[in-house]
Amino acid sequence: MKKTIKVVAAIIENEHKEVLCALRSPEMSIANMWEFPGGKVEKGEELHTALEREIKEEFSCEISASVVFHENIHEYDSFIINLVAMKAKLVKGEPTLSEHSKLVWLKRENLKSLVWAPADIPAVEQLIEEV
Ligand SMILES: Nc1nc2c([nH]c(=O)n2[C@H]2C[C@H](O)[C@@H](COP(=O)(O)OP(=O)(O)OP(=O)(O)O)O2)c(=O)[nH]1
Repeated sequence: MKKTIKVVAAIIENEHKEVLCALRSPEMSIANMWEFPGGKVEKGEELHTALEREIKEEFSCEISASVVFHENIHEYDSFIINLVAMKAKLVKGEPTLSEHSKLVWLKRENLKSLVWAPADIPAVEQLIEEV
């Protein structure tokens, strides 16, 4: 039976109404695809705590997570992901690359120009439709 993992991802918008997108590196799982920064939720961990922790670990900045924006269950070949996308605000520092290949801030209307991790596509579509 496939394992289900719970992943929380941040939709961080800047003052120009651009959203932060991260490119997974060739060494990572779901390689060379774009995602919202985040990571796996640990057992018993609150969603916002997990998200703030992951962003600090991977991008060396501090965010404050707010509401759940979208939740999706997607089946990959080797696992099932329960992806929870939350709105978040940058509160300290600037996102810095470590494991990922690239970071870009994009206007919503340009989000579709990236090759997204398949689990993220419904959240991307909802974000584009959001007024
Ligand atoms: N952080 C994040 N992960 C996502 C998104 N969409 C998506 O399919 N994923 C997948 C990629 C990874 O397999 C998993 C997140 O785990 P992780 O960020 O801790 O990644 P990881 O490379 O450390 O995981 P692993 O290869 O060690 O298993 O969820 C997303 O928008 N954000």
